[in-house]
Amino acid sequence: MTAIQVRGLRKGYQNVQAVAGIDLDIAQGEVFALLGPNGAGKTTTVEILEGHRQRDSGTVSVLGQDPANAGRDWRARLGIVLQTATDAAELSVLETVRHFARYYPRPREVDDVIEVCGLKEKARARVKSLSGGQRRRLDVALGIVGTPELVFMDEPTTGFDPEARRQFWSLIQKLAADGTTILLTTHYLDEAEALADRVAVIARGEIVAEGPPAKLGGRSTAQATVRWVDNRGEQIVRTATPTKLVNELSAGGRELAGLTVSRPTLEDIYLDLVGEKS
Ligand SMILES: Nc1ncnc2c1ncn2[C@@H]1O[C@H](COP(=O)(O)OP(=O)(O)OP(=O)(O)O)[C@@H](O)[C@H]1O
Repeated sequence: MTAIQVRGLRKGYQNVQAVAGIDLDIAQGEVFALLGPNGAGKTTTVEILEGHRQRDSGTVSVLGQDPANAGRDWRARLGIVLQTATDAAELSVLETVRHFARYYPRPREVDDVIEVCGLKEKARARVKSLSGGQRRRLDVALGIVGTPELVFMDEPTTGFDPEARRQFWSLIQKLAADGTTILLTTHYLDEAEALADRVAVIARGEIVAEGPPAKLGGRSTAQATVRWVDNRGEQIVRTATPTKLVNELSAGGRELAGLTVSRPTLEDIYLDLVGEKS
């Protein structure tokens, strides 16, 4: 089943066409990442899907309804992790999560949410005493406490230390394994690669490429780069048949100094795609 379907979505501000005709199909249970440079139109797109922003034109269906006029029941099926951190408050982490849980008809167990978001040690701490990364974890906790079918996350791991990011990734993987659909925006390509079933790259309000991270922009069929060092210096050859080349070079069991075989990384492909458009 389709969780999100978008056709011809457009949204302009005074003098910017922020979203310039986007189509998207995201299946139920899929983890989908929107990538793109600052100002590409990711947040605008996500906010329209959340029902927080009006579109100029196009059709949008999110969990079977148009966000522009969907009601409270629909909203209770969504989880939203906003880009801005939760307001500093006098309440403790536990009280805050408990408070938000009351808004939902089917909340998760509050202690479980706190634990899975890595906030157990901080459960009784005041929100205003948390570090930036811990505040972000609280945002994530509030986004999932309602047992959402679909979670929107705008740059969820900005400000996380490397260990917290890994913990967050395993949280997303758990949610996805339970069938939750996740749409996230991120500037971390390793995050997209680790988490997303599919990614879309947005530049200047348009999708310039879409697909599984391993295949994006012809990545899986791109030529490999073989590098080694011989008495003439560093050698670099691009080839579709790297195994054959390495076999020939190492004929007779000759050891090749500095040998590497590489294919374009997601970052290489991304920079190519985004560079073309900017
Ligand atoms: N409320 C607004 N009023 C006017 N222009 C806006 C508004 N919100 C966004 N824009 C403009 O629309 C364009 C797209 O912005 P958007 O926030 O959707 O980008 P983004 O891809 O989420 O960027 P980032 O990675 O920096 O979060 C930008 O040029 C931005 O300046």
